[in-house]
Amino acid sequence: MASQGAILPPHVLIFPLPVQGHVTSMLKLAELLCLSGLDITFMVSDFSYNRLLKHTTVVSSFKQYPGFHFQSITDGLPDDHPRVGEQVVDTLTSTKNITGPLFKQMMSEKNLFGSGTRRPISCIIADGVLTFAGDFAEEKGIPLIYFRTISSCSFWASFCIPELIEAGEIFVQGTGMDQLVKSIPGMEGFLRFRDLPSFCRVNDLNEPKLHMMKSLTRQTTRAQAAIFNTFEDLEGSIVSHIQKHIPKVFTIGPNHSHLKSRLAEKKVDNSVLSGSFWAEDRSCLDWLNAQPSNSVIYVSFGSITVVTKEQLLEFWHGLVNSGQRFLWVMRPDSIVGEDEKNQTPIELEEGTKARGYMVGWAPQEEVLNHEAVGGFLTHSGWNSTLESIVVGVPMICWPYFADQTINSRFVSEVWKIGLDIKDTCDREIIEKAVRELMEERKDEFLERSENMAKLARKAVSEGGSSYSNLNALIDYIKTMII
Ligand SMILES: O=c1ccn([C@@H]2O[C@H](COP(=O)(O)OP(=O)(O)O[C@H]3O[C@H](CO)[C@@H](O)[C@H](O)[C@H]3O)[C@@H](O)[C@H]2O)c(=O)[nH]1
Repeated sequence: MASQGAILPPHVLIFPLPVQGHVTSMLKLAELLCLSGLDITFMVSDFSYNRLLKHTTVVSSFKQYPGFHFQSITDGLPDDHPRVGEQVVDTLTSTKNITGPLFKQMMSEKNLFGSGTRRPISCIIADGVLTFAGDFAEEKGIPLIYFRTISSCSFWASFCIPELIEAGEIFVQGTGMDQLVKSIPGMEGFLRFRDLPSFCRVNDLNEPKLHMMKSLTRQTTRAQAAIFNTFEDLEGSIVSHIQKHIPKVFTIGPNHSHLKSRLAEKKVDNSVLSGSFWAEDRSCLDWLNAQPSNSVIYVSFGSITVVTKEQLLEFWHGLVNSGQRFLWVMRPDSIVGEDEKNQTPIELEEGTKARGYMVGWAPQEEVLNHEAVGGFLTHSGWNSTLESIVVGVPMICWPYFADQTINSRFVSEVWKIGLDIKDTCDREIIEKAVRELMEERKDEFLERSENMAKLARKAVSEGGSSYSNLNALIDYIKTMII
């Protein structure tokens, strides 16, 4: 074992929160590390694993990496739990209360997953919201790196919650929405209370969600390092504030684009490997093939957002009335509330037949990369935002919750690559925004988005900031084995 130990690579345990947006980006991280020859155990919930098995080739495709292993564990929720909307927060609680103790037991039974051909775990890269993984790493003396799946701007704003409270800048009961926030260094002058991560919207300052967010964010400092799925030219100035509290920060993103670039460098097939929990309907690519360049607005609200029937109709009217072509992802579980069994208004059916296409789940990266797509109506989830940035597609942001409310402000006010229509859901506003993005200010938005896309691609190419930071991260992980 001692002589094997000298030649065996480091063994990294990667543990995402078991929801789509977290599993997606941490799978890309896992593949990036595998490409560099590290051994990986990817801890995934039974629920996620079964969805990946059913709807993707990820599980079989990862067999190309002999050092990669999936290990599944319960997320503590019954199979029929919806895991969408506000109820997704149950995943946080159940992983802490049920998965955490089981994980600890599993690790000791399996002797920290070492074997004759694999080292015991030399480092844990855990999702930053999994506090129990941090407790475990500390207890066993295993180096810990936290991976944050959200933007740095969102992380930094949440990190500053104590300062916001101290400065009286967390307004309660729906007041102060348009007050400018002054106590987040680097965000003075453009960030309103309305734009803070949605957990800051509370009825009183003792509300648990505010304090949960504060401690989840602050606990990142206990790790030896943190990884962010972002890049220097996008969020470098914000990251420099974070580095005052977490000295070792590796910005290696956009992960999905970085992976494509590294695979191409190794002359390996770099077509997109889906990590979706739903079956992709690829027929939308045929539909897109028949549409003119930059003419389609793609509409998708990610894996968690839910809308009421009323909101759905506002979007639908807005899109149809805009006269633009649209491709709309409507997840089967995304509509909530009473179904009044109303017939869909005839004008919507006709408008959709003429200019629209709907699917239950799309191959999003490929869709955004399609030349027919000229805009993205998004909920501003961080993966969707990065996927849009990399291919230079301007956005209309309709944030639903969490980090999305600040991401959308950065899209519109800082990077100026889209419009933010948060806290509204009105057909006229939607129609106006679609026309503005797709017609009236189209060239201006496309130009700025293309410039940002170039910077993103540069970051993940040889010599770019994320490229160099990933190399540094791998060297750092290698120092963790004795
Ligand atoms: O039809 C679809 C719709 C989505 N996606 C993919 O699903 C992922 C969705 O991720 P994201 O845009 O980040 O949204 P959520 O699923 O809502 O992600 C959760 O996790 C993110 C990362 O922490 C947070 O930024 C979000 O607020 C949180 O809701 C992306 O990779 C999309 O490409 C598809 O492949 N097909």
